[in-house]
Amino acid sequence: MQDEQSYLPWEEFEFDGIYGLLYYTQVVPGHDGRLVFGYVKDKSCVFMQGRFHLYEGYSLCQVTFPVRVFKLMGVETIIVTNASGGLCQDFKVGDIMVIKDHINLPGFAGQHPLCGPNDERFGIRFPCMSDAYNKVLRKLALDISMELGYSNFVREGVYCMVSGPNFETIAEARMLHVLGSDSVGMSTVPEVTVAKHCGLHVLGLSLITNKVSLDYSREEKVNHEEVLQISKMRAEMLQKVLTTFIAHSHQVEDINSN
Ligand SMILES: O=P(O)(O)O[C@@H]1C[C@H](O)[C@@H](CO)O1
Ligand SMILES: Nc1nc2[nH]cnc2c(=O)[nH]1
Repeated sequence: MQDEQSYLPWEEFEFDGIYGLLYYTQVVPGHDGRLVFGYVKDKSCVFMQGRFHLYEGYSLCQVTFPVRVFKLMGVETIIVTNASGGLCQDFKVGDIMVIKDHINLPGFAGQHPLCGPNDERFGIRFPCMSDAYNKVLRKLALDISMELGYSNFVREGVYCMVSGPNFETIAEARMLHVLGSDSVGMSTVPEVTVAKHCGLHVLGLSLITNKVSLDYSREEKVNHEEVLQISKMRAEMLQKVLTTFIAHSHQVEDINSN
């Protein structure tokens, strides 16, 4: 499909009950760089198989651009997923954390996707973020996980974004833990912030791919290969949670009873 003569950055597909079109971009290893349009059951969806990260050199305006495009396309709910390191000592590798709240650490330092002139067509200048992760959607995700028999490894917690690309020093990890972070990663918060600003409902799921060391005597060293390996291991389970969630989302009677 991508030979030089006939290069088109898209193709049609049919996979596991999902039908649609794939579009390709260049992103970090483990992120396929595909934009997929299709259906899950009878729900029309658009999927980003991969995202843009601050550490790749993209501006936060570029990182969050797809979210605003989705808003203009008529998307109402966004489900964000990521890989993160577990800071909460009760978390195990392979757990899925339903994101309850986040800490926007780059935002504290002025790296914020809403800095600059506010575009009133999307949202107000000073948006509230205390309810960024919709309570009704969080409950539905937890209920579905329980019904699927996954309750032993599905948790709720606070995700902290750092810019990356290096993983944390032990002193940094200890600081994030003391600040109330249950897990740490390098993405998601800009997209969620822009989604909340423009009135999208948000569900966030974070896969705990590694335990972050808070202890100088521990020998384990985190690396991206480990992150990819655990993501692969849990891909099927996450896919099951997500497709069941999308199929059941009509059950949400009052999404705004937040
Ligand atoms: O896009 P996410 O945050 O899921 O990608 C993961 C986390 C870091 O960006 C990177 C580190 O392994 O992969
Ligand atoms: N910053 C950060 N990002 C991650 N993504 C997956 N694991 C980690 C981690 O331990 N730290």
